[in-house]
Amino acid sequence: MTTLVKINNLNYRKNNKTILHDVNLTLTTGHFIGLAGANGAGKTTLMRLIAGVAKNYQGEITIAASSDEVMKKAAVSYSDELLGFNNQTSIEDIVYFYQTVYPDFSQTRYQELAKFLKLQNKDRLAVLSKGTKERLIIALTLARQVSLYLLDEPFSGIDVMSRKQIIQGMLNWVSEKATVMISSHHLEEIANVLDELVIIKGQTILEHRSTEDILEQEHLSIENYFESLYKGDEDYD
Ligand SMILES: Nc1ncnc2c1ncn2[C@@H]1O[C@H](COP(=O)(O)OP(=O)(O)OP(=O)(O)O)[C@@H](O)[C@H]1O
Repeated sequence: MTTLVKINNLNYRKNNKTILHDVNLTLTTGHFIGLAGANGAGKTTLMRLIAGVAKNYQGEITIAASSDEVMKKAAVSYSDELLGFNNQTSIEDIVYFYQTVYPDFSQTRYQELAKFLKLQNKDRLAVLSKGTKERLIIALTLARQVSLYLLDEPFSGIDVMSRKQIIQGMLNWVSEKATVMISSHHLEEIANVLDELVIIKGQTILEHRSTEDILEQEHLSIENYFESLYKGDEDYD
């Protein structure tokens, strides 16, 4: 196991508000990691910071021992919301853009993913349902060949049956050496593929633990363990 992400004493403020405080986290290669927390806990912010999209933080974030922003972007594939594209842009145009911008984008892997996720090349963003747009984002994110994949709430609009298939499929699509971090409000659905769980609460990392350890030591499902840590909190329903 090699260290892939190292975060030391990270503090992040936005508009005079502390979003993340004194975050320390080490992630190693070859793991599936769940990122959990209540609404507004800071999951998206943490992913944006690791991906190099959010800037102006205090502390240190290194990916594969590098803190260089260009190197970080080359090592991390982050599920982008596709906000920069006009509604009339077709899927094939977006794929072409990804191919041009990311030298690690695999056209072969994208075609496999697109087939599995039932994406139609000619469809324009305007006609895509929420679930189909999420499928496209998953395909684009996983078609890159990188060390770290960050998937932020990738399945919220996808029906339960398809979610299960996609979650299992992910194990085949990414290299064994890569690490995948997924944030989700449906922990029970991803629990069986997770090696580790990271929980954000109180603007920092409350827990970072292996799922095996949770199951053996706590005798609780991953979902119930997460809920037990938030029990009694007004900010979690
Ligand atoms: N531009 C901003 N200015 C000020 N506060 C912000 C800004 N963007 C996000 N926040 C705040 O940062 C906190 C963390 O937000 P973030 O989106 O990272 O949470 P999250 O855990 O991903 O939430 P959710 O589960 O609802 O997606 C929230 O309290 C949010 O209101």
